[in-house]
Amino acid sequence: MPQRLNIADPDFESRFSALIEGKRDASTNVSDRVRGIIADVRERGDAALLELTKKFDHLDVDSAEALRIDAAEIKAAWTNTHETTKEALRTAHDRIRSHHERQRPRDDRYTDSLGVELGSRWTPVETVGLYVPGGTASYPSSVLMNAVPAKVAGVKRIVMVAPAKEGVLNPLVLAAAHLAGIDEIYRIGGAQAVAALAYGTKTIEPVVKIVGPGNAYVAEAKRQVFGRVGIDMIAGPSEILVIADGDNEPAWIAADLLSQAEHDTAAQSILITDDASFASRVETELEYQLQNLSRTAVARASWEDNGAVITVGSLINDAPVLADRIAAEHLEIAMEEPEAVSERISNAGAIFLGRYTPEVIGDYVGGSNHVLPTSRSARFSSGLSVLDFVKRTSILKLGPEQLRALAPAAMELARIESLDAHGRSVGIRVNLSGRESDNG
Ligand SMILES: NC(=O)c1ccc[n+]([C@@H]2O[C@H](COP(=O)([O-])OP(=O)(O)OC[C@H]3O[C@@H](n4cnc5c(N)ncnc54)[C@H](O)[C@@H]3O)[C@@H](O)[C@H]2O)c1
Ligand SMILES: N[C@H](CO)Cc1c[nH]c[nH+]1
Ligand SMILES: [Zn+2]
Repeated sequence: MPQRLNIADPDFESRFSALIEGKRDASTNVSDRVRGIIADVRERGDAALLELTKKFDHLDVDSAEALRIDAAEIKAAWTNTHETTKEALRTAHDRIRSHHERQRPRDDRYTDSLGVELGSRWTPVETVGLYVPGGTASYPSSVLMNAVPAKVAGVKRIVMVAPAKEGVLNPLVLAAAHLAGIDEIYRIGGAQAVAALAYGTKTIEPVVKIVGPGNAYVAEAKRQVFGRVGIDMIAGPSEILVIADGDNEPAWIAADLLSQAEHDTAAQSILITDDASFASRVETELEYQLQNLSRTAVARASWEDNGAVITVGSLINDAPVLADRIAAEHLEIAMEEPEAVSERISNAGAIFLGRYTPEVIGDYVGGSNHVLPTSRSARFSSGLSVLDFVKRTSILKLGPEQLRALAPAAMELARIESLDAHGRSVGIRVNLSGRESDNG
């Protein structure tokens, strides 16, 4: 059974802390396993990649070149897609693109009161690896969520990886890639795919940044290669927090909780409500709906092991405090006036307002990105956006006058840091010796 917590209970704090803290961090077991996989790919390259792909995805090919999907297969996947599905993919693609186009940052250049020119210039990351999950389900929508902002940002080389579970890659993943204009695709997944993207192998050129969601192994692998390459964020097993009053339809809220539970046994769904009898009706409804899912076992394990129902005295006062501590990937506020609660919350990957904005719309066609921070990382990071695919270079330009004006302060700072060449680099241009800026 999911946990039932009541904010008024004396043991609430300890149970709530246990629910949110640590429990969902990568276990030592996962970290060690991932470390071993990364070291293996680093050391043995393609040979390790082939072995690990056979072991974890049961795809047995005899050369690493065969892991790359050829252009004809990608095109055929799109051609063979049913028109209704094509239309849905196009709707999602176009809405994601128009939303992300608004995120493109602009170069900035100005001259300050001293006459110094300052600016910022944005350039795309040269090469990125997009991780598209596919271990237990396949995610054509995640192809679009990853690829569209990369394209909008102008990234030159975009490499996509997706595991081919039991050796088969869902053609709709390829169809979505075709729609988004991605042509370098490898059927590899897990920590071994992340390692191959970060360190490169004979067959796969390394990238400089890796983005995209995945299970605990993928999230941990991204964390471990960070520094060698950039990463977007920790986007691991899905999470949903629903804040709902008793005026909601229990079946709607139950479906919302299950929508994320069905992703992964490690997913987490939490309900906060001020109405205990509503909470019971949601639980009953959820039990009923659980029986009719194609992924019942996954959703049940997630709900029973990680799910929670929390009753509070006041939604407006108590829920925001708890929500900020949970820092959920997705936060749904199913209330008549959701903004009043929303404006009190700052830690959430994405917020869905009102009774008619199920989180699932954000997964597919809302236009915002569904690659979002999990495991409480919404306290310090944001969902995938065009900004993940660009970097900012600052620009400075001074003439002799400006350098003369700023030299004494610069040279003084060089002096207090005992960095003589720094001081000389400025002073030599304006005929000031380090001594002249010396107080003593
Ligand atoms: N946060 C987000 O934005 C977001 C978006 C979409 C999906 N998701 C999440 O992505 C995840 C998808 O998970 P998935 O498993 O279906 O696909 P996945 O592609 O993330 O993982 C599959 C890979 O995991 C590796 N793996 C599995 N068991 C292993 C083991 N015991 N040891 C070492 N490696 C192992 C294998 O290499 C396999 O290829 C789910 O957790 C889902 O909730 C998150
Ligand atoms: N809810 C997932 C992010 O946690 C994204 C997704 C893809 N397909 C369905 N849902
Ligand atoms: Zn989802």
